[in-house]
Amino acid sequence: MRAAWIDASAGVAGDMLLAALVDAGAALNTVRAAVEAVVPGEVRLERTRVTRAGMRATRIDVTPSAHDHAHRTWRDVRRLIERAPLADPVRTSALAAFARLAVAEAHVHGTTTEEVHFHEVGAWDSIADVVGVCAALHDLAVTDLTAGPVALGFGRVATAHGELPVPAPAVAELAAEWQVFAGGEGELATPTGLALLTTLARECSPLPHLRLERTGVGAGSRDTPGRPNVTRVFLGTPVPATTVDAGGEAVVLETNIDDLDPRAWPSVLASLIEAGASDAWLTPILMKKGRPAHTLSVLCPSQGAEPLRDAVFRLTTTLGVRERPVRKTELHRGWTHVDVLGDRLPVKVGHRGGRILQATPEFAPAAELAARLGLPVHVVLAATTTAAHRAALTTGAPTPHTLTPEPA
Ligand SMILES: O=C([S-])c1cc(C(=O)S)c[n+]([C@@H]2O[C@H](COP(=O)(O)O)[C@@H](O)[C@H]2O)c1
Ligand code: NI
Repeated sequence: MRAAWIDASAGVAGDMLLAALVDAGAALNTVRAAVEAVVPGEVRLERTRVTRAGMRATRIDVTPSAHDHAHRTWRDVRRLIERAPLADPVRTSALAAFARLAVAEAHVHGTTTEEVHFHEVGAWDSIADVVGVCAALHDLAVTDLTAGPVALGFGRVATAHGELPVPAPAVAELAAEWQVFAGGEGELATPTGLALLTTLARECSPLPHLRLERTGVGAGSRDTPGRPNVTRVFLGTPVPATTVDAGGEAVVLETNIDDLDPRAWPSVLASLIEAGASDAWLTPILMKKGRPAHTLSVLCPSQGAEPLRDAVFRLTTTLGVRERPVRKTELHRGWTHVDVLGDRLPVKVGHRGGRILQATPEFAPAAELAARLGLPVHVVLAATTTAAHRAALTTGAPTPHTLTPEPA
């Protein structure tokens, strides 16, 4: 499996993305053949090496053989792509990107998708950009594409519709649900670039965990001093999730309480765990006026905090809850069984980067075995832990791959 991530933090256009993919290793002749299959004899694709604000980049110039002022409908473009001898994934992606462009343009111009007339975005060069990008991704065998937030620019731009505000209306439409920011003056993202990115990328995310193979830098037409006008592509092999730390954004809810019947606390803590807290605990404190009291702390995932805020108010006498964000790093967990003292006991195992670091016997079965053998429970727990660690050190068992995953 090969993954690619698009850095559109300086903007994106169809030709910039195509150039970045070619710079990352996509074969230009393969891209040319795909474009030629859709619009035979209509465009030439040339590669040049350029600099943008002092940075090396690849530029792909798409030159129509005749001056192209055609107003094509989505139906025209769809027919061209459908009839072309393209690899199936290339055709499917190109149709999907153009369909998204058609829906956005139709919405902006107040017409139907079938009737919408493309001006610049239906010209040969946009068709070449769309088909070329899909062919380049296919050539690079990219199976998982993601992209970061996109710079859209600000100001005004001259188009076939006249002077438009930036982001242009079609860009604004295509950017829905994506993370965007201005990033600089001028049109930094074009409709074709954004249609490709938002159709083909699975999600907007930071650079994923990759074993990086190559990067590609694709130049835009303008060279703006002080701001490299480029789209970049990072290409690599995804690093399996089990070698990346688990965890994530969490919050700790806290409140100081001096007036709850102390006999209620065990059930409060149990109810908070039941309501979804990762942990809940009490710290004895001395409060104002010398009152003995407790701080109640509740650790929970950021997304699941609301039911727990509610539970704290419902289950205790507090009038307020404070909270702070925390970042959790967790070991990956799984289960294994070890042979100990003539029985087979379950052990919870924590691993990181392919190494087993913790082995914790499940208490209840260990206590049961201790009772059966007439041994103190701590002796059975120690024997089980030792057996688990010994097994982890012995080649082959248990490894993170032989564990039973923890239920989600
Ligand atoms: O062609 C059309 S219909 C068109 C619509 C819009 C709207 O925002 S609506 C904007 N534009 C401008 O044309 C060029 C095309 O760039 P591509 O890279 O997408 O080919 C760009 O300046 C758009 O803002 C065209
Ligand atoms: Ni338009």
